[in-house]
Amino acid sequence: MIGELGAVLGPEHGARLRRSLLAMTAYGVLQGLSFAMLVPVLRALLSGEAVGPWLAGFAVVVVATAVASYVQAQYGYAVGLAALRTLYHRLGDHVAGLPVGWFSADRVGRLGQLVGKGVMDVMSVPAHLLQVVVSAVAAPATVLVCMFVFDWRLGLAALLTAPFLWLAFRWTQSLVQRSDTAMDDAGAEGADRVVEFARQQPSLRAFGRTADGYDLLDDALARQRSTLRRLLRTALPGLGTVALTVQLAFTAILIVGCSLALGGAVDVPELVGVLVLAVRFTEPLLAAADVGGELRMARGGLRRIKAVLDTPPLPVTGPATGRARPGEPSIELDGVGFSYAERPVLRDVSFTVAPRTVTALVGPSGSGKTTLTRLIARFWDADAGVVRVSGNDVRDYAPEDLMAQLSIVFQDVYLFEGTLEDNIRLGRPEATDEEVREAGRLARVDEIAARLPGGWQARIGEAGATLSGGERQRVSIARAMLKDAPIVLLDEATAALDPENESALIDALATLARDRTLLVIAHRLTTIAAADQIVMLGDGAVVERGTHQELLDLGGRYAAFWTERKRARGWRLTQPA
Ligand SMILES: Nc1ncnc2c1ncn2[C@@H]1O[C@H](COP(=O)(O)OP(=O)(O)OP(=O)(O)O)[C@@H](O)[C@H]1O
Repeated sequence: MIGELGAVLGPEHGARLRRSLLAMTAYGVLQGLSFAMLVPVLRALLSGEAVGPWLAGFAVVVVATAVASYVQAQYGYAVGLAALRTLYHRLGDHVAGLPVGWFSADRVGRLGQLVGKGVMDVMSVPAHLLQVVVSAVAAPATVLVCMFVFDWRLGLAALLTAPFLWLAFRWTQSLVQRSDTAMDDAGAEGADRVVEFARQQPSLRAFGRTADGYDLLDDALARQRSTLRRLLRTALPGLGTVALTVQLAFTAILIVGCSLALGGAVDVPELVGVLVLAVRFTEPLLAAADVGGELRMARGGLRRIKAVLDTPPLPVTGPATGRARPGEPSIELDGVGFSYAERPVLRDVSFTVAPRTVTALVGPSGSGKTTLTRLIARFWDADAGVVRVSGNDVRDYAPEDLMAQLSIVFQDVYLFEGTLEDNIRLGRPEATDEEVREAGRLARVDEIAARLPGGWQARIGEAGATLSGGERQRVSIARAMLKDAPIVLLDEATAALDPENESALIDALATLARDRTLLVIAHRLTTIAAADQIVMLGDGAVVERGTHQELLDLGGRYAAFWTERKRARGWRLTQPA
C-alpha cells in the first residue's frame, strides 16, 4: 500500500513520505516504551521500593512520546496535503489530455466520485491511518522486546500469539476484500446513475417520469443497499474474530503469567506489571483492526486513481519534440475515416479549407458534420487518413499549440457560474477589461449587458440560465473573438431565433469571419450561399464539393437539398379557415 501510494504521488514526494514513516515508527516505539515503563513503576509501588526515579523516567518517556506524536502528526498532514494537491493536479492534467470519447456518462459519474471521495480517502492514509498501522506494529514489537527483558517466558508466550494474530488479520482482510470490490462498483454505479438522472431531468420531466419511475436509478440504489448488507454480514464475523483472537492472546499471556507466579518463578508485583503491559500490547492491534475498513476503502480509491492515470492520453507522435510550427491557417482532411466503437461514421473524407476562406459544411442530420469538426479539434483521433491544421498533422502539435490555432463555437454553449464578463474572459484569461468589453461589443454582447441588471457583472450560468440560446451563442462568439485564433470552427445555431438575435448573430459572425479561416456547419441559407466553398456530406462521405453556383449547376444532391430548404423556409403554419 505504501509502495502504491509512493507510485501515485511520484518520486518528488518520496523523501517526505519516508520522513513521515520514520517519525511514525519513532512514535510507535516510544509508545511501546511508555507502556513498558509501567512495569518497573508498578513493581516499585507494589513492593515498596523507591518509585521516584522510575516515575521521573516514565515522565521523560511520556513527554518524548507526546513530542513524537505531534511531530509525526505534522509530517503526516504535510504528506496528506501534498497527496491532495498532487492527486488533483495529476488527475486534472491527465484527464485534460484524454480523448473526449473517454468521457462517457458512466466515466463522468465515476470520475466525480473519485475526485471527491476517492482522493479524500487516499489523503487520509498518510494523514491519519498509516500512523495507526505503523503503531500497531512498532508499539507491540517494542513491548514484546521489553517483555523478554522483564521475563523471557512471558515474552515467549506473547511472541507465540503473534502468528495467530497475523492469521486472524489476514483472514478477515481476504473475507472483506471481495465484498469491498462489489461495494466500490455498486457505489460507482449509483453515482453514475445519479449524474445521469440529474442530467436527464428536462427529458424525464417532459415525459412525466419522476424519481420513482426512473428504474435504472432505483435498481442501482437497491443494488448498493443489498451489497452493503452483504458487506456487513461478511465483515462483522471477521471483525469479531480479530477482537476474539486479541482477547485470546491476552488470556494466553495471563494463564502463562499466573502459572509462573503460582510456581514462584515470577513475583506478584512483576506479574501485575507484565499483565498491564499485555493489555497495552493488544490495544494498538485493536485500533488497527478498527481502521481496516477505511484502509481498504483508501486502497480502492488508490486503485481507481491509478487506473485513470494509466489510461493513455492522445499521443503526440510528431517531430520528436511534439512542437510542430503552424504555417498559414488552413485545414486539410486527407482520406479521413472514423468509427464510434465499431460503427463507421466517416469514410475517406478529403477536402481543404484554404487560409482566410469560408467553407460551409452541409448535409442531412447524422451525416457526420459535428464529428468532422471534432476530429479537427482532436477530441478524437481519426482511424484512417490525416487531419492537418495550418500545414501539420494534428497529432504533431502539443495540445496547447493546436488549441491556439482554433476557436470553437458549438451550439451547446456551456456558461459557467460567474459574471457575463468572466464567461467571455474564458477565451483568454489574461485579457484586460477593455479587451473583454471590446470582444463583447463586436459580438453584440453589450446589448445583453445593457439589458441585464448588473450589466457586465450580472451573474449568469447553468443554474441561472438567464440567457436565451441565441444570446449564449453570442457569448461564445465573444470568447472566440477574444481568443483571436486564426481558424474558427462554428456550428451555426439551428434553433429559430427572434429577429433581434438573428441580426446580432449575423453581424457577430461576419466580424468573426473577417481575416480568419472559417469552417461552419451551416444551417442558414445566406451563410451557405455566401461561402467560398460548400462541402456536402452524405452518409459520412463527401458527396459534392464546389461553390453554391457550381453545385446548383451540377443539379445533384446539393441542388435538391437547396430547393428543399428554400421550400421549407417558405412554409408557414396558418390557422385553418
Ligand atoms: N459520442 C458518440 N458516440 C457514438 N455515436 C455518436 C456519437 N456522436 C455522434 N454519433 C453518431 O455518429 C453519427 C454522426 O453524428 P454527427 O453528430 O457527427 O452528425 P451531424 O451531421 O453533425 O448531425 P446533426 O446535423 O444532426 O447534428 C450519428 O449517427 C450519431 O448518432
